[in-house]
Amino acid sequence: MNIAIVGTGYVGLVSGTCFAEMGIDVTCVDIDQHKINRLLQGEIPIYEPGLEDMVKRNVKAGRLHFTTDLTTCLNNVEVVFSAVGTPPDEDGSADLKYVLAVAKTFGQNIKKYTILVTKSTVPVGTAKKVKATIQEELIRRGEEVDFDVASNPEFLKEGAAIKDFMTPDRVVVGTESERARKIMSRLYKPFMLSGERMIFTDIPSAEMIKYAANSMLATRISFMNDIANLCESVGADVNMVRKGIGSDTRIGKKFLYAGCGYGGSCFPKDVKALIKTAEQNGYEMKVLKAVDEVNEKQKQILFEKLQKHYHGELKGRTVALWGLAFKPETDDMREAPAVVMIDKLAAAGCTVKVYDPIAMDECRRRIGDKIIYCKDMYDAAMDADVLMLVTEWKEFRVPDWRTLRKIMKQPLIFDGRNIYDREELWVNGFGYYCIG
Ligand SMILES: NC(=O)C1=CN([C@@H]2O[C@H](COP(=O)(O)OP(=O)(O)OC[C@H]3O[C@@H](n4cnc5c(N)ncnc54)[C@H](O)[C@@H]3O)[C@@H](O)[C@H]2O)C=CC1
Ligand SMILES: O=C(O)[C@H]1O[C@H](OP(=O)(O)OP(=O)(O)OC[C@H]2O[C@@H](n3ccc(=O)[nH]c3=O)[C@H](O)[C@@H]2O)[C@H](O)[C@@H](O)[C@@H]1O
Repeated sequence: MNIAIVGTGYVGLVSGTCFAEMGIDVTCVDIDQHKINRLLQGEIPIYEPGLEDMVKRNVKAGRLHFTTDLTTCLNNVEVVFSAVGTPPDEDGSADLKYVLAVAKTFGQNIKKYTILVTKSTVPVGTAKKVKATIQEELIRRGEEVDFDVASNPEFLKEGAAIKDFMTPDRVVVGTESERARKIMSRLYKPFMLSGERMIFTDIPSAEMIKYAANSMLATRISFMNDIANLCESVGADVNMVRKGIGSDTRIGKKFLYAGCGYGGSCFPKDVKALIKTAEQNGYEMKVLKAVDEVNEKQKQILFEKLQKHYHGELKGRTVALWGLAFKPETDDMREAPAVVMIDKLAAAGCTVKVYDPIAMDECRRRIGDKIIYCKDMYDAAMDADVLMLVTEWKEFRVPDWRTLRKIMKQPLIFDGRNIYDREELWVNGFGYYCIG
């Protein structure tokens, strides 16, 4: 089976490579010539554990190809996945220009029955627009070519993307066509241990499932952050509360970790986009508005704690930040809490020293030289008044407290992900703040 994946970002490159791993012939297409050149030279433009080896293996086997030319490869494929970006527009709604551009090229060039599957996260109603765009192009060409559209939202997490794609909890496909349904079943069969994990729905429901899933997860996090902040006021410990509620099987243990806010390319944008979709349909998503508001505040919480500790006297302090990526095991800094922290600290006149195992180049690209990039975690902590843990990379979990105590100007730690043990820190002579 031959397929094309348009957009070779976190979703497109991972999906394409995983399909190739299952023996499918995959052409990955991107308009970014530089990205495609790098891929052709064997360089992986993003950091995702395990991806590089898998890409190389499948390229070598002749099953994974890279090109900027969607037009030509359309002749040879049965299915085209669109995994291009859907960044937020100024008003928070999803910008569909890339998705519709792919639909246009598809409509201008297909010669035989092909399915266009939208994998990008898109608001309800997008498939209709995609279909209309293709039909318009076919009318313009004066030709009739059979095609179908389908919605196949992606649920992978960055940092665990390959495992999530290879062994998905479920695969959701929205389609109105029996023919498309059969082809999609064949395509995903190798990923199904039992047939139950493939869920077929109508198209609007598939589009909505994606936003509802991300919004539910974001809600759990903001809820726990709210609880954590209250725990501080009433003398409760949010970690104990998390264990206490998470052991109720109706609630479950996952995604209950309080911290300095959720970031990434998806939760913030998808929550905002769903609020917007509701607004456009005359409905107010009150819960989600609060989820978003709590998160915006939560990203500032470490800064507020620091300000309180120093009674507002932050000018001239040196602050070490451990972790820049929005979560461990990725180089992605989109909407990362570290970005908010750096802006606030710099505006308050602090010197900011940073270290992240993977995201240093990405940070340089985004933030430039207003901060000091350090060669390792201890270099960042050297002469710092305070150390802030923003991303819980494994290597930060068991630091050498004695060394840290020696090299820091003051032994003070703000733990934005609650990974350290309060008593251990006190025994080692550190001042310690966490979340909740
Ligand atoms: N990053 C993630 O973990 C997840 C993202 N998603 C969704 O998947 C979509 C893609 O996300 P990412 O992979 O993170 O985006 P990304 O920004 O990493 O990659 C998008 C790629 O599409 C390319 N592109 C844009 N227009 C194009 C066109 N007309 N033809 C060919 N290529 C084009 C861009 O050059 C870029 O390389 C978004 O809708 C996102 O919400 C869904 C699940 C997980
Ligand atoms: O649509 C998407 O792009 C993806 O968004 C999230 O995946 P991702 O953003 O890669 O990462 P998560 O592991 O979900 O973490 C998101 C943010 O929430 C934070 N988080 C997560 C879990 C938790 O308990 N507490 C918490 O603060 C993380 O630190 C991170 O900043 C979803 O988990 C994926 O299912 C979805 O496909």
